[in-house]
Amino acid sequence: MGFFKNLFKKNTKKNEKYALGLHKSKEVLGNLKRLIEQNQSLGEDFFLELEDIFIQADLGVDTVLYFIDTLRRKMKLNNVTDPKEIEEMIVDEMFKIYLQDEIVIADLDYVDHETNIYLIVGVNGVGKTTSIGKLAHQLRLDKKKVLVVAGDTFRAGAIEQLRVWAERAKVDFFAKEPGSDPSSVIYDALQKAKKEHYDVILCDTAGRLQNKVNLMNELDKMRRVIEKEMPNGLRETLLVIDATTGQNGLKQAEIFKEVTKVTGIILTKMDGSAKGGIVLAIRHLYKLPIKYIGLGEKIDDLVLFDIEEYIYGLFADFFGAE
Ligand SMILES: Nc1nc2c(ncn2[C@@H]2O[C@H](COP(=O)(O)OP(=O)(O)OP(=O)(O)O)[C@@H](O)[C@H]2O)c(=O)[nH]1
Repeated sequence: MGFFKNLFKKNTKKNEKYALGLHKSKEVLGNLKRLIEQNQSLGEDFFLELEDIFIQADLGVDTVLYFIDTLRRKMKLNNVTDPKEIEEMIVDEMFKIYLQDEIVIADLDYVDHETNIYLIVGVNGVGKTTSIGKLAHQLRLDKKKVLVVAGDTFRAGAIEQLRVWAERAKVDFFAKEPGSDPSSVIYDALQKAKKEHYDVILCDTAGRLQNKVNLMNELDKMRRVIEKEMPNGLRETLLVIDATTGQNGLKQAEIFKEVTKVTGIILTKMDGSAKGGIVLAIRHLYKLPIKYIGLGEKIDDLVLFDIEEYIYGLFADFFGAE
């Protein structure tokens, strides 16, 4: 329904970070242009190659099959025989898979003059600490009073690493000794927030999936403490996923959705990944919105997700030259 035309005709300034950060995914999707240019007809071979490119971009098998099936149906319906026309269909369909006829809001749920609590969940090593630091930095620049809370008490190293990021972001930090009960950490942090009127609490959590029941209990207990101390204060539970892990990341989304009420995704390391299609797979399979994407290791390398910027960043070099 004209997403393609709007995207490439609109004369708005695009965010260069997207295009730069998505360079690896762009290389894979650049093959689409070659495929389209080299094929005279839309036969079986064309679709097999198209499938292959989508799989390489890590859309995931289910989403790829759905995507290809939809394209085939629409082409039949509209009597499309020229591969050139399919560029537009691919871009439009990407928008549709992401939007699912909804208004998808990337901005964090935030209420003025209240303490807004965000729980950050995800397995170790995906970039949780870094993302909390980057987010704290952005919120502080946005004039919010931010408290970073070390809710992953399992490793002393994790607490220290988070402290370093909080310092870097120039926001306050709250931790108890390693081994403390995470729900007692959040309880004490909430008492501090009540006295000192924080706008935002960013709380790290443990990410050990080896014991799903323990993790579920731990996160449940933290939620109950929040519910009791600051009813409705918990605005979001954000799951951090490392884009370079592709299908593994999708599996993590599935498991975390089972153990807690995830409201959105922070997708890290997009700059080092050719698997940009994971954005669509996460929406298609789990209906979760992407809130932020990580496009580098520096403190300002986290950007609010924008599906237009994202698709433009992926395709402008190939499809935008009209
Ligand atoms: N290129 C790139 N690297 C990132 C991004 N986000 C995080 N990283 C790197 O990923 C590595 C792991 O990040 P951490 O934030 O320590 O991950 P974590 O999930 O907190 O890991 P644990 O502390 O082990 O639980 C670090 O080297 C980060 O610099 C990103 O968006 N892009």
